[in-house]
Amino acid sequence: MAPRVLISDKLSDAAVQIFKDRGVDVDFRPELGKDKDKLAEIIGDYDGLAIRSATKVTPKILEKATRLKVIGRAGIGVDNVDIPAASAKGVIVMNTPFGNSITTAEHAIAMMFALARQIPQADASTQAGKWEKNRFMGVELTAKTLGIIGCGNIGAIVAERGIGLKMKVIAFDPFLSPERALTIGVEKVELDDLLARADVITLHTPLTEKTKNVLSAEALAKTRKGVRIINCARGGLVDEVALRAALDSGHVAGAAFDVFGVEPAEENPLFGHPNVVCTPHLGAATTEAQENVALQVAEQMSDYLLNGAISNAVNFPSITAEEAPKLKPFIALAEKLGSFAGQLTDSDIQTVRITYEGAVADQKIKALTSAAIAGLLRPALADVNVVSAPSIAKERGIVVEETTRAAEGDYDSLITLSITSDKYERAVSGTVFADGQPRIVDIKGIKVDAEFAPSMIYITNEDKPGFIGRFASLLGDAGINIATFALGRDRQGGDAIALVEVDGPLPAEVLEKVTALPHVKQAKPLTF
Ligand SMILES: NC(=O)C1=CN([C@@H]2O[C@H](COP(=O)(O)OP(=O)(O)OC[C@H]3O[C@@H](n4cnc5c(N)ncnc54)[C@H](O)[C@@H]3O)[C@@H](O)[C@H]2O)C=CC1
Ligand SMILES: O=C(O)CCC(=O)C(=O)O
Repeated sequence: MAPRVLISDKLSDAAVQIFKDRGVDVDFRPELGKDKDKLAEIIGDYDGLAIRSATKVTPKILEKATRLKVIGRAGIGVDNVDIPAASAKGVIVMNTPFGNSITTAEHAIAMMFALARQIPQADASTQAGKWEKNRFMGVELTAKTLGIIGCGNIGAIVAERGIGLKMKVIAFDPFLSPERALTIGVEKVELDDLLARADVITLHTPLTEKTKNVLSAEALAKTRKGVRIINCARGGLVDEVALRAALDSGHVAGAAFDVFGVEPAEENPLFGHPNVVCTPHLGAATTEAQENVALQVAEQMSDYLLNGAISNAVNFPSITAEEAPKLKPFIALAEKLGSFAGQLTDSDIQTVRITYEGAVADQKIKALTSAAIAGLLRPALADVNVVSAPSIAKERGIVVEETTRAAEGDYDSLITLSITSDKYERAVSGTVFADGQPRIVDIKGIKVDAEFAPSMIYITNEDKPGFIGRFASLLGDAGINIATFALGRDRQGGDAIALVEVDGPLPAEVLEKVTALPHVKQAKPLTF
C-alpha cells in the first residue's frame, strides 16, 4: 500500500506533484493548520505530515498520530513541532535548512531600507494626498555600521548584502570562527562592542535560553542613540516592552519586526509607534523560497517513506533499520555527552576529540560522532541535525578527530568527548550500562556515576567540609527536591564536582545562591 501524506499548511503545489510522481498518496488540506481539532481527528490516517509554521504539532496531535512516521517542515525553524514528543513516538522530524535563507536575508535588507527611508509611512502619507516632503528625512546607509547578531546561514547572507551596500559589517556570534569571519568579510566583535558601534542591528539567531531577550532593556541602553533594530529571526530575541520605551524616548530611531513574542500578533507593544514597521512573519514568503522548501521537503519525505533514507532529520541519525537497535543507546549517550559539553561552553570551540573504547569502537562511529557534534552545537544553532552537524562543524573551522581503541579500563564500551576552545580544554566520558541507560562516568578526569536527567545542576567546588549540607539545606528551603546526587573529586581537599538531579526547573535566584555558597567555583543548570 502506498504511504499517505497530509499537507496541512499552505505549501507550494510543487510538493503535491513531487509526492504524486514518487508514488505517495497525498491530501492537500492547508486549512487544517488552523483547525487542530479536525487535524487530531484525521491525523491517524497518515504516514507523513508536511507543514510550514501554522500547524502546531503538539503532544495531543502526536497522541492521535498512530501511523505517523515523518513530519516534514518546509522551512528552517521547527519550534511549532514538539520534538521530544515526536522523538518519543519515533517520528522523524525533518526540515529544509537552506531553502529560504536568501529570501529571509533579503527581507531583513528590505526592512533596513524601509526604516532608513520610512517608506511605509511615506507611502501611507502620499496616498492620503498629504505630499509631506519635509516630514520624511532619511539616512544614507553607505558607510554606516551594520551589526549582525547571529552570523549563521542567514546572517552571513545579510553580511554579504551589507558589504555590497558599502556598509561596515560587524558580527557578534560566539560560534563564528575567526577564519569564517574573514571569509565572510565581517569583523567579529563582542556583544557590547556591537551595541556601542552599530547604526543598524539585525538579529539572525535561533531563540534559545542564551539568545532570549539578547536585546534586553540593559542591552538597549548600551546602543547608540539613533540606532535602528531589525528582527526577522524569532520573537522573544528582543524585549518588546523595553524597545517600545526606547522608541518613545527617541533613543532608538526605528524598529522593523517580522516576528513577535506572540504570533499571530494581533496586538503588540510595538504596534502604533510611528517609527515601527511590521510584517506578519513574511521572511520566507517568496515564490522562489516556497518552491525550494516544498520541493525539498517532498523529496526528503518520499525518500524516507519509500526507501527509509533519512536526510535533514533534527531528531535522528541516518542509520538502517538493522543497525538501529544496537546503535540507539550509544547514539543517545554520544548526543548527551555532546550536549553536556555544549551547555557548558560559551566560547569558540576549536577541536573536538571523540575516543571510542571497547565494543562501541566496532559500531557505526560516524553516526555516533554526528550525534555528539549535534548535541554539542544544538545549544547554539537553529535546529542542527545529525546529518548537517559535521559539515557545520567543518564550516566553522572546528577540527573533529575520532580515535578507536580496545577497552583499557573498567567498561566494555566507553566514549570520551574532549573539546578544546580558545579558553580551555574539557573532557567528559560515558558508557551504557546493561539497562540500556547512558551514564556519565568521568568529568575532567574526575570519576562520577550519574544518569542524565531532564533537570540537573553541575557544580565545581573546593573539596571542603560543609558544602553538601549547605547545598541540600538551600535547595530544601527553596522547596526543590533533590532526586539524585553524584559526587567526585580529584584528591582529598582538591577539586570536587557534583552532578545533581532535581525535580523540576531550577529558578535563577536559587542558582545564584548556590553559586554564592562558600567554596563553590561554578554552578550551571543542565537539561537533557
Ligand atoms: N522570518 C522568517 O520567516 C524566517 C526566520 N528564520 C529564523 O532565522 C534564524 C536564523 O536562521 P539560520 O541563519 O538559518 O540559522 P543558523 O543556525 O544557520 O544560524 C544561527 C546563528 O546564530 C548563532 N548563535 C547561536 N547562539 C548565539 C548567541 N547566543 N549569540 C549570538 N549568536 C548566536 C549561531 O552560532 C549561528 O551562527 C532562525 O531562528 C530561523 O528560524 C529562518 C527562516 C525564515
Ligand atoms: O514558513 C514560513 O513562512 C516561516 C519560515 C520560518 O520562520 C523558518 O523557516 O524558520
